[in-house]
Amino acid sequence: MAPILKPDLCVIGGGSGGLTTAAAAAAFGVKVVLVERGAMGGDCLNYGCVPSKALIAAAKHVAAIREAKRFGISAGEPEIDFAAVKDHVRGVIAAIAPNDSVERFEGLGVTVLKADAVFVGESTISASGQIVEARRFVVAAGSSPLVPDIPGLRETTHFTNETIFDLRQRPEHLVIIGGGPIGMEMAQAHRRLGSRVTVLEAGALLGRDDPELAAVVVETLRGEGVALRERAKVVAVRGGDRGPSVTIETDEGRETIEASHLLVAVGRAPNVAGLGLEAAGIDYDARGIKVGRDLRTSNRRVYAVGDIAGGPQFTHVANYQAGLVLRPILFRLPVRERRDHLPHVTFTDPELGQVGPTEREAKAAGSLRDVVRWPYRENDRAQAERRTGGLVKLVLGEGGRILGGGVAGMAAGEITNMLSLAVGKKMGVADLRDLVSPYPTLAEIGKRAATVYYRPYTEKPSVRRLVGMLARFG
Ligand SMILES: Cc1cc2nc3c(=O)[nH]c(=O)nc-3n(C[C@H](O)[C@H](O)[C@H](O)COP(=O)(O)OP(=O)(O)OC[C@H]3O[C@@H](n4cnc5c(N)ncnc54)[C@H](O)[C@@H]3O)c2cc1C
Ligand SMILES: NC(=O)c1ccc[n+]([C@@H]2O[C@H](COP(=O)([O-])OP(=O)(O)OC[C@H]3O[C@@H](n4cnc5c(N)ncnc54)[C@H](O)[C@@H]3O)[C@@H](O)[C@H]2O)c1
Repeated sequence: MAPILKPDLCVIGGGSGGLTTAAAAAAFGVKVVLVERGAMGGDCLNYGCVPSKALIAAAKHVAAIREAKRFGISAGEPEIDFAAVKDHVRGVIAAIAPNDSVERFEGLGVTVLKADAVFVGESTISASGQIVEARRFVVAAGSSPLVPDIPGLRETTHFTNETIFDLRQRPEHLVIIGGGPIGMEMAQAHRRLGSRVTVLEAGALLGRDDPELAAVVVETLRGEGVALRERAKVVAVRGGDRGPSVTIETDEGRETIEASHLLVAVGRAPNVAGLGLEAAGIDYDARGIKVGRDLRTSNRRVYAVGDIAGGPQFTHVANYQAGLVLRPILFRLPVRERRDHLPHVTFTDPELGQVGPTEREAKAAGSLRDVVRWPYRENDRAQAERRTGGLVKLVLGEGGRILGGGVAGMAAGEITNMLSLAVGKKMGVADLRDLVSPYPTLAEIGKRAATVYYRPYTEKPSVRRLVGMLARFG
């Protein structure tokens, strides 16, 4: 029997949240044990952000070739080798994997156990038989694709984000259940790569986002030939020789859609099962491990970060939370998580970015005072790139404070960075107006939206009178 390991910190899960926690703690000389049962890098590297963005990048090249004519360049219809596209996706994962590898983490001084962690006591886990007693724990065990209780679904061959990237033959007709970020990103990428694609969404497509901004993406996908069905309730799924068939109910009645492949993308379930949380006195529910604003669980020695902690499920949120829990763990400093400044971006083309509350959310909270917009078509760079669809929206509170902002359009994710800074630092609309933005850049649209706020001021008769009067003095 191996001797008991007694580190200062034990991290469960080697994905975005766990790796950030372990690397940063080890950098301060803390003894860390990291337990990972699957592939190092977790969902983001292996089945999430990285493969999806690599596939999207390939699909963008197809679109660029098709659009080249508008720039006076003729390239013909692109030839797509679907298996080679998947090799490219694997290649991107392989290029990033060393950063998340066991070797790198051991080099940082972390003890990595490739094992299944189970709590067997309040401050003890068993990692496939190896006992680890730690002063503090961070649970970063992530989430898994949710497979809803639709009659016939479990018995029918279907894909999730954990398997779709391994598919080497182009699907003839990909039917996707779920029109959230996974569904919409995958829909556009597969359509551009030559598949027929149908998205079945129970509610509204990209329903967590501002509807005015989401519409920019939805209309683009529709224009590219993705069949989009909103308010479509999937009532049955059946397997067949030629592929699955999906029966839906809409306002127009019942309809059965024949697919060659089926992708399920209806959200995530936290990986709480099998962690032995009861043995450690850690409370959880269907959303995940329950944490306070200090990310501490009902067991004061244990913190939870990332997808398993029940909050927004993004890599940058897992990283942010990892940074927060290190303060009490390493320095015994109090922390309080903020969520009002957390951004998210859906990497369709055009992209859709949001930080802080949407217009609807700010209105419901009673904090909305104004909304200002600026369209891409008024931006010179967007004109040069011939990418004039989309807009930026600033959600303003009392005194012009920037509560939130959203962007739909080319490079919206990059522009969202600027809005993130403004919201995070509680800036006012004057801060954006006064920004000197290099010309011609797309990010200028943020500044231009801010100037819209001051337009009524320039039109005020009293201000105009004053300017006119001062002009007389030479
Ligand atoms: C298709 C897709 C695309 C996405 N795109 C983006 C994006 O563009 N941007 C973005 O910000 N987010 C994106 N996300 C979300 C992002 O991947 C997750 O929010 C992020 O990976 C969460 O990190 P985590 O550390 O909480 O969990 P994970 O990265 O999933 O890591 C959890 C790890 O814990 C391990 N584990 C679980 N239980 C145990 C146990 N008992 N013992 C040992 N190990 C265990 C798992 O094997 C896993 O490796 C995407 C997700 C998907 C599915
Ligand atoms: N670019 C990014 O940052 C990115 C990309 C992909 C995924 N993610 C993360 O992964 C998480 C999971 O993504 P997701 O798209 O699976 O989940 P989601 O919860 O964001 O969206 C799922 C969609 O499926 C719909 N739905 C649920 N049940 C349904 C049913 N039975 N039939 C039809 N539609 C149904 C919902 O109404 C919702 O619109 C996201 O919340 C996000 O945090 C992020």
